[in-house]
Amino acid sequence: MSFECAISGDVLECSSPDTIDRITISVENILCIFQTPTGHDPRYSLLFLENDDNAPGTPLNLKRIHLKTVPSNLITSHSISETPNIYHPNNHIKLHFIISTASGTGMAKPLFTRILQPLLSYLDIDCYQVHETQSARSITDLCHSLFIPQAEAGVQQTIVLLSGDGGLCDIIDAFYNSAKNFRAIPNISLFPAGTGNAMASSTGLLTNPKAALLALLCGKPFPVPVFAAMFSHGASYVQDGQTQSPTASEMSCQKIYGGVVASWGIHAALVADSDSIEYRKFGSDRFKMAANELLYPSDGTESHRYCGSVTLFRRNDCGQGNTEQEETLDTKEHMYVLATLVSNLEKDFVISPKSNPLDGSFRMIRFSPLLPERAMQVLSLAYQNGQHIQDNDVMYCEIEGFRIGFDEPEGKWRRVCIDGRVVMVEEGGWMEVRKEKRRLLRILLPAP
Ligand SMILES: Nc1ncnc2c1ncn2[C@@H]1O[C@H](COP(=O)(O)OP(=O)(O)OP(=O)(O)O)[C@@H](O)[C@H]1O
Repeated sequence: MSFECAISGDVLECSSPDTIDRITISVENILCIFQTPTGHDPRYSLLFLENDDNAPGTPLNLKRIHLKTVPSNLITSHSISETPNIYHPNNHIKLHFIISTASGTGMAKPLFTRILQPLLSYLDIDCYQVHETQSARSITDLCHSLFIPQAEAGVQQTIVLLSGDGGLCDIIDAFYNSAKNFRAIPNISLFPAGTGNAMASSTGLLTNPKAALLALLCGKPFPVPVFAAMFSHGASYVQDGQTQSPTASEMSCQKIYGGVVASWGIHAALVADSDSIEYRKFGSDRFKMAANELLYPSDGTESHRYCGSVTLFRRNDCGQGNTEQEETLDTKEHMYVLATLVSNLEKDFVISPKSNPLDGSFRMIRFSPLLPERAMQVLSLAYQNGQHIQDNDVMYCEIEGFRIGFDEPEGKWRRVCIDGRVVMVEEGGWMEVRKEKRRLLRILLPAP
């Protein structure tokens, strides 16, 4: 069935001359319009997002209607003639979808079935592969078995990633640790489905429900800046509160790559504790509970003072070329030590307001031990457009990297967080984090 339509205010009213059917679509929910091949009747297909009234809180559905005519201003603002990231007539693109089944909100699968699968069918695209994660190794294994060999062979890939930051960082870590030469750099199209979604929040992919779709359809690829975290020989991954020996390959490199955050202190402890088996059983309350225990320990002691030596690597601004200076902080006690490549750790938590999307700047946010109420006050300012950086107790500066020498007898205070992964450094050990020069992956962002 095809419709006639007209814009009335901010809605598109569609009616069919043959039936009594009427459809009203909010203009902001219109994804795109494309012309059906000449000679076909109707002439246009319009794709739009629609709420499922029977399932509130679930992702929107992507729908299509056929139109005989479309107002010219709507054609100008919403028409799409080609989809270079999905299909290109002269260049074979391998299209992959990764569904991270364990991602925070559990929305990765519904996002695929309600939005992406219909999109592929409306665009008549049937040449793609879908990969559903089965374990924490799934994305890494896929990189080694498929994406990395194809990038080496020069095959252009679009990897549509339905996950949080963890899935993206699995890809970053696998590519940068592989030490291979890539003839084609993959484009990643991120559909945020995680808990924090720092990368998506920081790059505008969460500004509206269409942003990720527009990035996939007609967005431009931008290189993803990355950092490398290196550890002393005894460092090991921590999972579910237990220290687990890294696999042989992980042990040999002692290096993790990330694209979002490297932290020590209360941020790392919160990430680690809230992910433990003990806290996971409390569902979404687990973050609040873990934070409470860290700030107001139930044994009545003070919140922990993290001891160690922090050295910052900073670019020399005195015009002497590319030199670097080292600055070891006088204070050996810390509460919050966090370096990031992004502006937001969550949609409204603006940890580094001076960071622009994918600009490659690396910034440190740090404060010394504060009373719990005061620490909460400082961190809550981050929810007010990042005003914490004005606070006199907060150090905020651009860095090239940093090094921590841990001076903590108890292991749990030597845990660090690299993009959500938790690593425990051995007693007397160290971590050094530096910006990485190589750019091996690109992310698709919608045109401004
Ligand atoms: N079926 C699974 N079993 C175990 N781990 C999984 C599974 N699927 C995905 N993972 C892993 O879980 C980690 C986190 O996933 P993801 O990034 O999608 O969500 P998240 O952690 O909630 O998001 P965010 O980092 O934005 O808070 C990833 O490293 C991913 O590899």
